[in-house]
Amino acid sequence: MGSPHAVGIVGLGVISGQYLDTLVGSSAVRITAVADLDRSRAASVAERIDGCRVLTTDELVADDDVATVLNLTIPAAHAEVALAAIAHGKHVYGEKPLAATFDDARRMTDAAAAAGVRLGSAPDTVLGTGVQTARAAIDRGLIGTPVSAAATWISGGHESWHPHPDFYYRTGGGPLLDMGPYYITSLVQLLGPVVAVSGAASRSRSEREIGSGPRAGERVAVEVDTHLAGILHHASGAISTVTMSFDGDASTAHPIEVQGVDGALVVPDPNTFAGDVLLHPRGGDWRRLGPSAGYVDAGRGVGLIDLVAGHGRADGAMALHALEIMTLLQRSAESGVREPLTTTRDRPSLVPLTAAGAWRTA
Ligand SMILES: NC(=O)C1=CN([C@@H]2O[C@H](COP(=O)(O)OP(=O)(O)OC[C@H]3O[C@@H](n4cnc5c(N)ncnc54)[C@H](OP(=O)(O)O)[C@@H]3O)[C@@H](O)[C@H]2O)C=CC1
Ligand SMILES: O=C1CO[C@H](CO)[C@@H](O)[C@@H]1O
Repeated sequence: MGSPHAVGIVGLGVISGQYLDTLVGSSAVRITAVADLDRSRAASVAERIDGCRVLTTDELVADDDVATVLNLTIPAAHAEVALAAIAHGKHVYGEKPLAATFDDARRMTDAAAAAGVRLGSAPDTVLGTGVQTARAAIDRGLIGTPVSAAATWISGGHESWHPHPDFYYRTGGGPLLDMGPYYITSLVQLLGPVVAVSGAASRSRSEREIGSGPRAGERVAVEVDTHLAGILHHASGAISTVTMSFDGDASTAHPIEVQGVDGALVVPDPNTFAGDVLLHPRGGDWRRLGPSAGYVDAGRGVGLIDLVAGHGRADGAMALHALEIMTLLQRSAESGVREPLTTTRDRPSLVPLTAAGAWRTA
């Protein structure tokens, strides 16, 4: 085991707590600095972590004791923060989507390649035992050749619980760019890269009302489509259908179902790391598959540990491919035309079943 990798975090909002839960207890990394537009937010985190300093974002991305910048800002700031870090020779791992637009994301992957630094991105939930066990089942031929998949995520919108939900209704948000990364990345993990997409989209309202927190009752303008249906053509010949919506209420649909010539598979919620994988072999009954692959008891940040360890299963190429799929679904919804992809990403290597004690000390 080498010395812990130095990580600086930019953005200490709602999701940062889950990352801190994973990373502060890991001997693979140490948090050396934090930064937020609201300095007091950064200070209250730093005081709980030994040796952690409060810096400005500009200071943090240039700091000698930061090797990787963990970018937990809102989508509109992902590219700016990442490009500044890359310009200082830092590795970057960030929240999803990779950037608010495909062009910005492309600038990030190009800059990282030119600088020779690693770029990674959420979702890393797909490296947990849920999606990885489902993938292992497909790889072992338990459903035969995969033919199709259906992915569904439907809610009434995050403004009911998030204290600052503005970004969910701006470029880089909407149900597709917000929740799509979990489902689209899973579909690429399960069925391989996508070569073309077709989409249809709608928007039910021009404003949303914040439901909780200090701004409860305030209205937020809706600048993006809030219901999206799409078709993904995989290079393998398999076809996936996706529904991502802030315009529903509740759903009993499985998060992801995969149909093959010899059976069917239910994949658990890809916004979580674990969950039941169900197999229906042709002519048999539904049965639960025990975990056979993936990081056990993982939490947000395991993708950063995987990147630092040199695997890079949640890398910039995967996130760029997922973002292009989503961007072109939206473009197809506007044009009515099937859109071919320009990017691809082979399936990363399967994560072997790895106990928490092992990946936390990688
Ligand atoms: N909330 C959730 O449950 C989840 C969120 N995510 C993703 O995580 C990311 C962050 O979401 P969330 O934590 O909810 O958002 P929040 O708005 O709660 O937090 C974002 C934080 O980043 C700060 N920030 C914004 N721009 C900069 C900048 N340029 N430099 C430094 N700090 C900056 C914000 O400061 P200020 O508020 O002062 O502007 C805020 O403190 C998003 O990409 C989201 O998609 C992923 C999984 C779950
Ligand atoms: O990425 C995300 C995962 O789940 C959350 C809701 O449960 C979202 O708010 C979020 O942006």
